Amino acid sequence: MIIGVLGPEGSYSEKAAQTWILKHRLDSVGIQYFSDIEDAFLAVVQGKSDISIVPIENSIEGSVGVTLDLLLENGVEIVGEIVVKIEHCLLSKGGPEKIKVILSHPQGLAQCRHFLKKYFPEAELRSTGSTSHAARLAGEFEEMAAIASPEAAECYRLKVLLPNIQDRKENYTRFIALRAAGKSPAEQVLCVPDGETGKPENSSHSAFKTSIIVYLEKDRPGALYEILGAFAKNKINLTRIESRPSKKELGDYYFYIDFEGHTGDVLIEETLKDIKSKTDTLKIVGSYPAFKA
Ligand SMILES: O=C(O)C(=O)C[C@]1(C(=O)O)C=C[C@@H](O)C=C1
Repeated sequence: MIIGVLGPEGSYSEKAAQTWILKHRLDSVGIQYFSDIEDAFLAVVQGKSDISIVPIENSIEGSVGVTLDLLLENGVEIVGEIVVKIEHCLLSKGGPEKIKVILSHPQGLAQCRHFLKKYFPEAELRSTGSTSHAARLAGEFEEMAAIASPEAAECYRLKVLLPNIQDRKENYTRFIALRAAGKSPAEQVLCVPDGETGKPENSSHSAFKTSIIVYLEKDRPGALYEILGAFAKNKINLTRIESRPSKKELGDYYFYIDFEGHTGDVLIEETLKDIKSKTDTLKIVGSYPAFKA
């Protein structure tokens, strides 16, 4: 089995993949690294990976827009989620006095904005494809430092000048595991929640999440309220709601909604039917076990 992630080695995406491998006790797995999130995502559509694991949201910086857009545009299914604690470090080959440029993935730079402004106001900030890409570059140039993980420091033989530099102590990124839509049920083993061997119907609602994308027919008063009302009526707990520009015109949005429960459950099916009758587009992106640490 091949798992596609954002590389190079030492990225947080790789950490998410390692967590996935451990949780599912998978063996004979190879990790394939891609240079950006889009390529890692599309690998599963193009048959270059069996599963792709990509970031979707961070507790400080919010959504990863490219992942949301690709979910809408491609035939994929979310089969799981992984939450990784993010502890950014300032890494470099030399001492702090040499630092002129600080590199990281845009998410890494954004999650450390206050730190950078306070301690390195003169440094040039440069975006890289990933935090581990930043670390690899910092290993080549003394005047460059990287914002990346302790694992990346080890990987590229860098010094940890400062640990835990993100603006909030608690910093988490949620990743999703994807496969190409319509894969065989033989692979359903990837969808069984931790510690459970039964079918989804036997599990409690909160053990599973379902992700959908909706597009409202037209902008009218109460349209979103009606969708949310369908969940409220059936006492279904929403875990996330996010809007994303439709890119058709300003002020026009897709809504990304995650809620507790699994498709196939009578109440969930009823709710989805109700929502379908009220929307122009309803895309079910997956029902999968909620992450448990
Ligand atoms: O750059 C990495 O190491 C990644 O895996 C990407 C990514 C992201 O895009 O959110 C993952 C976790 C951190 O939030 C920072 C960057």
